[in-house]
Amino acid sequence: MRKQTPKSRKAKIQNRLSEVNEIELLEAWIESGKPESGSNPLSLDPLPHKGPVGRLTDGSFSRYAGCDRFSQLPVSKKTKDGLTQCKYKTMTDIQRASIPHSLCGRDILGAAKTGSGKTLAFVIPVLEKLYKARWGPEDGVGCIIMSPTRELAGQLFEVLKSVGKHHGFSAGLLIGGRKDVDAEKEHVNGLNILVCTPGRLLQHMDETPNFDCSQLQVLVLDEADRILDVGFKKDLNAIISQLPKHRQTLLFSATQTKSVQDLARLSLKDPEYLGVHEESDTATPNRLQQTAMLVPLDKKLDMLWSFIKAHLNSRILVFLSSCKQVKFIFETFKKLRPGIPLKCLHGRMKQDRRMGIYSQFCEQRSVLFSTDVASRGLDFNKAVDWVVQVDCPEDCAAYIHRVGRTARYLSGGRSVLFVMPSEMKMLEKLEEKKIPLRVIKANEKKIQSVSDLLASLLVKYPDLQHLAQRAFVTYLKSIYKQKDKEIFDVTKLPIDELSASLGLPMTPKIRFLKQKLKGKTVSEALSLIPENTSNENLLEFPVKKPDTGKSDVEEVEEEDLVLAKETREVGEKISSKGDDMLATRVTKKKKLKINVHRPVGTRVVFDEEGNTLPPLARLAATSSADDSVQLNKEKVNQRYAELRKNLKVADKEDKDLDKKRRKEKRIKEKMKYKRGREEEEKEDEDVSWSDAEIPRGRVDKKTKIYFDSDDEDGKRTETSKEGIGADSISLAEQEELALKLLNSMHS
Ligand SMILES: Nc1ncnc2c1ncn2[C@@H]1O[C@H](COP(=O)(O)OP(=O)(O)OP(=O)(O)O)[C@@H](O)[C@H]1O
Repeated sequence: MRKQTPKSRKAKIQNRLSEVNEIELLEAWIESGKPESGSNPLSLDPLPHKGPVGRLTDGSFSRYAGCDRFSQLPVSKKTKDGLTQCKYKTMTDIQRASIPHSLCGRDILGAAKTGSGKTLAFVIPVLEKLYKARWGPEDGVGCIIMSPTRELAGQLFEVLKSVGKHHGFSAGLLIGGRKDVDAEKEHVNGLNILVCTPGRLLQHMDETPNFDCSQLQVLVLDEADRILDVGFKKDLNAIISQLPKHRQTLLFSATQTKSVQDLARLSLKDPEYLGVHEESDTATPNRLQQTAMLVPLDKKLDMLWSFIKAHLNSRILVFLSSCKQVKFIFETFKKLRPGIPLKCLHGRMKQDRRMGIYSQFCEQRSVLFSTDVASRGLDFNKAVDWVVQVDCPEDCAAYIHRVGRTARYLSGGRSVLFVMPSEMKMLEKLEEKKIPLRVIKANEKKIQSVSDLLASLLVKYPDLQHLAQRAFVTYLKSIYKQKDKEIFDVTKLPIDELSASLGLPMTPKIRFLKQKLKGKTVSEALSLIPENTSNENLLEFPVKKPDTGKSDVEEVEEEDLVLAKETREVGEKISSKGDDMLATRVTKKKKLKINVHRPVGTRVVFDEEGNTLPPLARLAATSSADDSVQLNKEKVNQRYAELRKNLKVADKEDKDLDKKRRKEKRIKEKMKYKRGREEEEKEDEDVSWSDAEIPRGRVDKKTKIYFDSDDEDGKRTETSKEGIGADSISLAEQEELALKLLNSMHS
């Protein structure tokens, strides 16, 4: 928001009524037409668009409750100018319903579908409240707008800046992950409006000298149910305890809380509950086409890959349940070059990068792999074509917010949810919440398999193998941590198949469980995890994780340490129970019994208990104790044999294709030569036998699957060279890999 000098032209033009006069008029107008408490202005007819507005000739005022134009509202000229410049004319339902009440100073609990304009429903009353109070720089913090995530706070700040650009208030964005906290501390006391995440606000409350919110006029919680959730409970309680009780409070969300406890925490006074879409047949936007597809766990990546290949001209938002999965899928798919730019977003990224990714995704067609950090509130320029939920959301509210990233305001959108057989209950729950889902079955024949390519990548890039293992573990952890046990049952998951689908040669040991995840033992093992063991990867929200200033790699390493520590603790707990399903390596300190009288030069071998053993006895002991190692070796051999077989088949296919291509090229060149230059050019335009297209033909055939692809939309134009599935692993590289594998087996 910019400050105006008294001499500015705009100030002169608008100054027919002085500010004081305008405020008096607005107050009288608002008072004269106050909607009944408990009424919904939406039930009133809109006013005629060309009728008189404001004070009428007889001294009365025009009606504003029920009107559907911003111009008909009793709001300041500065706000109206801001709205007009942003091209906002007609109000959405939630704006029509709530703004008349909030202008009267009432507390609001607003609920409306995603993308229905809730932001303006609180930005306008905030500006008006401070304007009418003639708030100035010396008055300090007059309004706090809180958001659960940094990106959303950034977006709200932009809306506030653009609609409030003619007002003279100072506003600041206070979010975690920004290094300039000291500079922020110097200025924060001079700000009138704070747009913030709870963690950063609390940090200022704790650390900034003289930070004062005692004059606060309005408190807004966007995504209120999320901020009132347990994750933010402590922070929010601490914040509320420092705010004056006498204030206006506005709560908005697509999935609003009605919990009396929550409302009591915020000391709301006779709030107006405005749930504008409660009578609607659906809880999601009408222009959103939603499908659910039954996908077994081990087929999820194949399905995702096939989906992306079939929608190369779309903007696709993909939700996964942990940062590690996001990283793994992003890194591997990037190497496989699907033919569309890929991006990733998660809570462990540096803030600048997060903001950069967010803006880039708004600008160009691409696939964004994300955790739930992007699930709420973000508008992405209203241009997301598809929301793909690869991992099931934790509940119906999470589902509603995720799919709500598409089909915003008047635009359409599509979404697909991958449901595993063990998660079928989710579909019933979604139906109960009035979410219209068309369940379709995947045509397995048409799915392009990606797990073998992943396996090859993992051999080529050992770092990816580590990432795959981490993705595997954090996925299982995320399922275990879910509250709804009717839907999420880690014991029902095909663990070995999951591991293979990530390209891992063998199922990793779940170290934090200290047990192989099989059958019932999983839940037994899980029940031994201390209750307060936090799931690092599920805590996506920035306020919980102050920026460490370290690189992602460093953070991965740190996490490993945490995991190792957890492992040790759990291991100790299990071993203290004497459970026979004990995991492998619980390190015990052994006392070595040393024979100081032994002849010099003889090798001494100790058994498990520290007793000395003759050399041959050692051999006997290892061979019997190493059965499990043997088993694992067999598994590895089996897996590698499979890989070799697949590589051979792919190799043969590539050779045949290459042969065919060369032959065709030779023929074509001959013909070109004969026809002369002109015809040759023409022919080039018609049939381009570029290197890029030959494998594409092969891949494209496979990509035409059951989805409504971009082809059907008539949008897709061409497939770039990047669009070749296995391009990044060339024939020579595959041969080299096969050799490497064979060598490593024999060594
Ligand atoms: N009155 C209006 N006229 C035109 N466009 C509007 C209007 N109100 C809001 N919009 C646009 O609609 C889109 C969605 O608005 P907004 O982000 O406020 O939705 P929301 O209800 O807060 O969604 P979510 O529940 O996902 O947070 C934005 O692009 C916004 O600019």
